[in-house]
Amino acid sequence: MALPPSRTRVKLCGLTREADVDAAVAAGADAIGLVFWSPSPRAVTPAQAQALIRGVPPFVTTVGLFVDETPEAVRRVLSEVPLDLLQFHGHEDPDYCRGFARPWIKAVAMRPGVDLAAVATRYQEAAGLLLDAYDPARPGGTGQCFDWTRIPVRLARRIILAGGLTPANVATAIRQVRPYAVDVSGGIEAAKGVKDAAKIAAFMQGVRDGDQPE
Ligand SMILES: O=C(O)c1ccccc1N[C@@H]1O[C@H](COP(=O)(O)O)[C@@H](O)[C@H]1O
Repeated sequence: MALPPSRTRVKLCGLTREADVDAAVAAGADAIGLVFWSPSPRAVTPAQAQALIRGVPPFVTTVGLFVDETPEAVRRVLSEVPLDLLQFHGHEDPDYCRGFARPWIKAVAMRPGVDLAAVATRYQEAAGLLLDAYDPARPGGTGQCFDWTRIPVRLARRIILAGGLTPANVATAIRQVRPYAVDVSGGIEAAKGVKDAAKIAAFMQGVRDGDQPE
């Protein structure tokens, strides 16, 4: 008997307020992301992250996002914040990524000519590859989409689709790409770092719509 298709997982990223964590959990998010990259308007300190994570129930994954941090800085955060999964959003190599005894995902900027098959081979220990728009000025969180037709139909790693997703486009994105998960930050915000509960709920509805047979 054929198994039913599994639903698309959802990570909501860049949460900075307890009310936003509550809204994310209530809406059914599978994962919440905390940004430990200080230039981001969504950055949190380890103390803030600790407080935010306190409100997260079992079976919702807590993800820490880092950009080209020193290993010592990542370890310092991990010593204070019980993160389930690490998201590396810079130029981290596989040796670096495996150095924290935690599952990890690797962000891939969809720069012109990127060879995703080669990236999937290089990062074969990654729990997934997060595909994000390429912007030479910023490592991520740009609110920009990339051309989803550039994603190969088959890739040796789970795909987490990111970059400019919104309540309005996420269903189309899921139907077109069939990713393992989607990840959103700007598309569910009222202002940078401030999530909007209605947009979160609309995004989750968009994901459910995308998962329905057409
Ligand atoms: O959110 C940030 O500020 C950020 C900073 C540096 C690297 C990544 C960042 N966010 C991640 O970017 C993608 C796409 O975000 P958006 O939906 O286009 O706003 C997402 O994975 C965030 O986790």
